[in-house]
Amino acid sequence: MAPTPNVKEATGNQSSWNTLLPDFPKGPLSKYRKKASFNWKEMAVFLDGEDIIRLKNRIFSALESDPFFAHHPGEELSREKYQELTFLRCKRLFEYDFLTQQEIIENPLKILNMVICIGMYDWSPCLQFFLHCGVFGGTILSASKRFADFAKKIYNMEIFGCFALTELSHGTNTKGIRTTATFDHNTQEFIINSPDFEAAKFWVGNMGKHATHAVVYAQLYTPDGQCQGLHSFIVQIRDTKTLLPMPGVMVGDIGKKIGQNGLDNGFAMFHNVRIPKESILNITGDVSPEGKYSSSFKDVKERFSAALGSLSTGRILITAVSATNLKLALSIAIRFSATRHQFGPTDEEEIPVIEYQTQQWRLLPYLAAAYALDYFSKSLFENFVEFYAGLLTKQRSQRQADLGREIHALSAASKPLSSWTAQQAAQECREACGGHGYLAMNRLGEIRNDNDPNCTYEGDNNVLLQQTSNYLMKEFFLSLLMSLKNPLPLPQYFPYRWVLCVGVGWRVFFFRYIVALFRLAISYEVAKCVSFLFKQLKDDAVALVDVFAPPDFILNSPIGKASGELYKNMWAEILQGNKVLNRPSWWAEFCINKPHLVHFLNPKKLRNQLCCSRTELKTASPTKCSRRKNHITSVEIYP
Ligand SMILES: CCCCCCCCCCCCC/C=C/C(=O)SCCNC(=O)CCNC(=O)[C@H](O)C(C)(C)COP(=O)(O)OP(=O)(O)OC[C@H]1O[C@@H](n2cnc3c(N)ncnc32)[C@H](O)[C@@H]1OP(=O)(O)O
Ligand SMILES: Cc1cc2nc3c(=O)[nH]c(=O)nc-3n(C[C@H](O)[C@H](O)[C@H](O)COP(=O)(O)OP(=O)(O)OC[C@H]3O[C@@H](n4cnc5c(N)ncnc54)[C@H](O)[C@@H]3O)c2cc1C
Repeated sequence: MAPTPNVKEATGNQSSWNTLLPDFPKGPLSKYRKKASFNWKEMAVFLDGEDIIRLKNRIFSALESDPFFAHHPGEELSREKYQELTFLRCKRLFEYDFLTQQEIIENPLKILNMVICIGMYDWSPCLQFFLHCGVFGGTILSASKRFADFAKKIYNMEIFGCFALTELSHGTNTKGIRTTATFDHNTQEFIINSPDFEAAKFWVGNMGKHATHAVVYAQLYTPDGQCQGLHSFIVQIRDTKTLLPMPGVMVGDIGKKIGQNGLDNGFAMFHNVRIPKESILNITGDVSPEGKYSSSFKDVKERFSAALGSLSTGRILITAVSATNLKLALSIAIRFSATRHQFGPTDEEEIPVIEYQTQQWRLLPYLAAAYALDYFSKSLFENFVEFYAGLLTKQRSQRQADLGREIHALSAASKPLSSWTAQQAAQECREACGGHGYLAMNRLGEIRNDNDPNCTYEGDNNVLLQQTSNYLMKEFFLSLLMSLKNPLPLPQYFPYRWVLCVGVGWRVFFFRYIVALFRLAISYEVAKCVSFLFKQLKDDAVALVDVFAPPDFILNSPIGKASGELYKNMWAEILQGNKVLNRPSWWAEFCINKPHLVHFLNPKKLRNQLCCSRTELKTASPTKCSRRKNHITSVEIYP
């Protein structure tokens, strides 16, 4: 866990805060900012530190002053145009070079904050950039020194990469992956082949239009016909000079998604594509020139585990990515709730909807979750950095192995928790903003749709949780075995486990009955306390959001702007809309070319028909009645 910094040391002084974090404009939110029980700037500096805040400011101001990142209010970009713009923005991120290797080594949290800042603007260019540099590049460069010369090509965009594990017919079940890599010792090559279209690589980010190379997962076959299991290979899929497919490769775009449509997710099929022997990412094993397989992992399960180890990176980052979406949605909904007045003690005096208990119950638990998940995701990332350093230095200690298993178990739980919380919160925030929450310009729909796949990619949440429970059950029985070896009075150490061990049946039922009553009593008391707590917290809510809300340009939501001028901000954006006051271009279809009604709908006649039919219906037999009823709707109305 990250050490808790000393507040005074960590936060400097008032003047440094003001330089780093300018005041917000005066307006309807000032009332709540004055009520806050703390200084939001001090909290921001305490949580992030001045260095990270400077990096955030640098990234935010670079994007805001760059025409490539300008927003196009009221404009509907085609998917093709959005993909092009996303790629141009991704290219700009290379040119900005926001972080040096040295800065990342000194403070790895900077790379996480860079993902967060760019993602707050738009996940499509963020994921495109980091899928290439982080997932594709990270997988290759952590494999072995053999690929050191790839680093330059990756970071100067000479090549552009993607990570191709999933196939059309297999995603979660990686053992079911059917792409093959057969070693040909006569030519010292691997032959990559998709047995049929169901084994096409699918969903692969960057593959749809841009990737020239892919990390391809395939079942490795040695010349003796033995399958050595899942291994990864670097395969060139497009010509770096023309972006045309390489021979034997069929590659394309899978089409429009629910969100993240700036990102080109693609598919690829390989028809006996030959790659040099050195293209295997020999993380878990390798093949000799004679075709003999060797691996430093004796146990097949351990080898499989190591082959999938890189997935934990994405899961840990998605924990932070989802927490970021949670913060974005809350920034909009809390600021809206503090400025939207509906009803009040008198007709003249309406109050902000954040004053209502229901609005507090709907939003404040997620505000607490945002802080908890933000802190947790950063400390888990720091644990991961320690593990990754061990990977890079080829650590083979038991501690490294245990850390890897624990990182896998933790990330297999943290990704579901964070992504599901953010998904539920995005919907709650959308509803908490009423109709205005459903207006696309206020961005809650985009946040919800772009967060959605965090529940699926890098491993389906439901299945990943089984990984965590497997780990916990193993640990539990291991510790139980330990405790049974030295017979301690179990209840002293494992009260709950003691109940499980001494008997099922009536004891467990009785235990549950007592617990249920106890829980009811507690829940009633807790509910009273929570309501009281929320009554305090609501006055801090705006300041708590000010701590993590990005600048208005990045948040890009009129109802979430820092000024709190809810209606002015919305109205200004609405009037910027394209042709917003124009009559429809098809106006003549309304004014001149009227529909040629064959029958005239006579309201009086309709009423009589319906009334009389209703009387008949009461007396008619069911079959006649339904036929009669259908008959009426089709013929009687248009005589
Ligand atoms: C600075 C970097 C910046 C990066 C920025 C990134 C931005 C955020 C990322 C956004 C990504 C978007 C793009 C999306 C990409 C993808 O989706 S890539 C494809 C992802 N696919 C998956 O995740 C597949 C999911 N399935 C699995 O992982 C496995 O099949 C499984 C379900 C976990 C395994 O199931 P099963 O076949 O039943 O095997 P088991 O018997 O359970 O496991 C065997 C042992 O292996 C251990 N293990 C499994 N996975 C891992 C792992 N990842 N790490 C370590 N260990 C693992 C497992 O615990 C078992 O071990 P034992 O219990 O000890 O036997
Ligand atoms: C936006 C997006 C981007 C992606 N990018 C990439 C990428 O770059 N590279 C890549 O390789 N992949 C990528 N993927 C694919 C992603 O990794 C898979 O979609 C994910 O691993 C889930 O697998 P699946 O889609 O086959 O779902 P399935 O495994 O088919 O799951 C379908 C349903 O079955 C359930 N299920 C499956 N197995 C079990 C079980 N054993 N027990 C209980 N329930 C089960 C699941 O919970 C789920 O409800 C991406 C996906 C998306 C949506």
